[in-house]
Amino acid sequence: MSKNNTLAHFEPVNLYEFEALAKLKLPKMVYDYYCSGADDQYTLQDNIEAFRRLRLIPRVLVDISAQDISTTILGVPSSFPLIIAPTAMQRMAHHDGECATARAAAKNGVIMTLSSWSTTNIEDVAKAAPNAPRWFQLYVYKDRDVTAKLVRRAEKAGYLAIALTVDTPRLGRREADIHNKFSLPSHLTMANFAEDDGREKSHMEKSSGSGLAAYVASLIDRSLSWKDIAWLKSITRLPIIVKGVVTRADAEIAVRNGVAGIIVSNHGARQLDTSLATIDCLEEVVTGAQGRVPVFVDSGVRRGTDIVKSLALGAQAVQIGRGVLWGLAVGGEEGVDRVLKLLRDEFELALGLCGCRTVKDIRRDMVVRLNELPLQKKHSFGLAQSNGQLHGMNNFSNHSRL
Ligand SMILES: Cc1cc2nc3c(=O)[nH]c(=O)nc-3n(C[C@H](O)[C@H](O)[C@H](O)COP(=O)(O)O)c2cc1C
Ligand SMILES: CC(C)CC(=O)C(=O)O
Repeated sequence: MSKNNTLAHFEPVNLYEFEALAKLKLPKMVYDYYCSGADDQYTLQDNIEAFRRLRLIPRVLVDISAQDISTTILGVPSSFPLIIAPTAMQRMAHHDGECATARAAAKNGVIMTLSSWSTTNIEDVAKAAPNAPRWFQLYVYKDRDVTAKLVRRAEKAGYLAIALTVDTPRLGRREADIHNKFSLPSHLTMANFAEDDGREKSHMEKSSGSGLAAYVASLIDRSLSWKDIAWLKSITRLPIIVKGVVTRADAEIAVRNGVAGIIVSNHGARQLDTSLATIDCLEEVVTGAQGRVPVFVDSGVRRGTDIVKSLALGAQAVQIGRGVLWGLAVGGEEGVDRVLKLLRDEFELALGLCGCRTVKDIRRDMVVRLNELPLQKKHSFGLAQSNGQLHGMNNFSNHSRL
């Protein structure tokens, strides 16, 4: 670690400590924007608590002397099952912003998703880590020419997939941003729109509340619907992954429309407050996807154990949003690198302690929801005592001796 950054003085050992350090470093308006959820932030809290309600059930005496935690995501090797989620305006966290994230992702062998609303443009991020796998997150503008141009640029710069965000036809109400009258600091721009940035930033600056809400309202196409997947497919050869699906019904429609993947996401609880935690929606979406496309999950992933749980419930990989921002704020590229290594080490440890050598060894019956424990809900689970042992009718039954 270099001497002149925060990491030299205090070594955070988990993502919560990274957040605490980031809070000390960042201007209040920026920290508030990054950490906030919508409205009363019930879902923000539940995204974390839902992971805690899930408990792991380890098997023992499995030889884990040679663990392999790597995986493949849409044909691309990944050092472990994690993808960096798109988060807007990363240069507010650190002057190297998206380039630092891209370099750390490349170093750690994981895919980075670049936000449409990055503060470094598509091409410069590609140049920062030229051979690394990257996805591009797309917001669809009312002006479809602007949208098509973005997609073409991503394709040309070597991005491997388009993550189409489908949960943001309007921006959720983040109350801290309203109080703070959030707007992008004047030395930064929405870098992908350099030529008309003056016009676009003015939407933020004129606002009396959250500049971002005004920005989204003025530019983003609220009429976006399933038929536009066909339009998007007509303008790009890149695979399209829908980000923000939380129901089985929508997963089925997504598959029928020929998407290449589905991200179960509630946008880090920043859109619809009181919606379900994503880890509680995951299995439904996996059912809807019918094994025809990979399913990913984000919102609330903070620990290696959360990754194990997500895979046990059918995800192929998780995405993380805020964790990367905290790393970036604390130590730029080095901070993101540290966050990724932390999560990788936690994941490897949790996997091994569950008795799994590889990600393929993860099974559904390794997780149970606390409220589904047979000992707590004896009667509703049809449990019977037999030969001194409990026999349940759900997945927990294999572990009745616990
Ligand atoms: C500060 C911030 C900015 C975000 N910007 C975008 C964005 O530009 N596009 C998008 O699709 N999602 C965006 N998201 C949502 C993330 O991609 C992701 O779904 C979410 O952060 C996952 O939850 P987590 O932060 O609990 O890991 C943003 C999230 C945060 C916290
Ligand atoms: C520019 C914003 C709309 C980016 C975003 O998705 C978010 O803040 O959650």
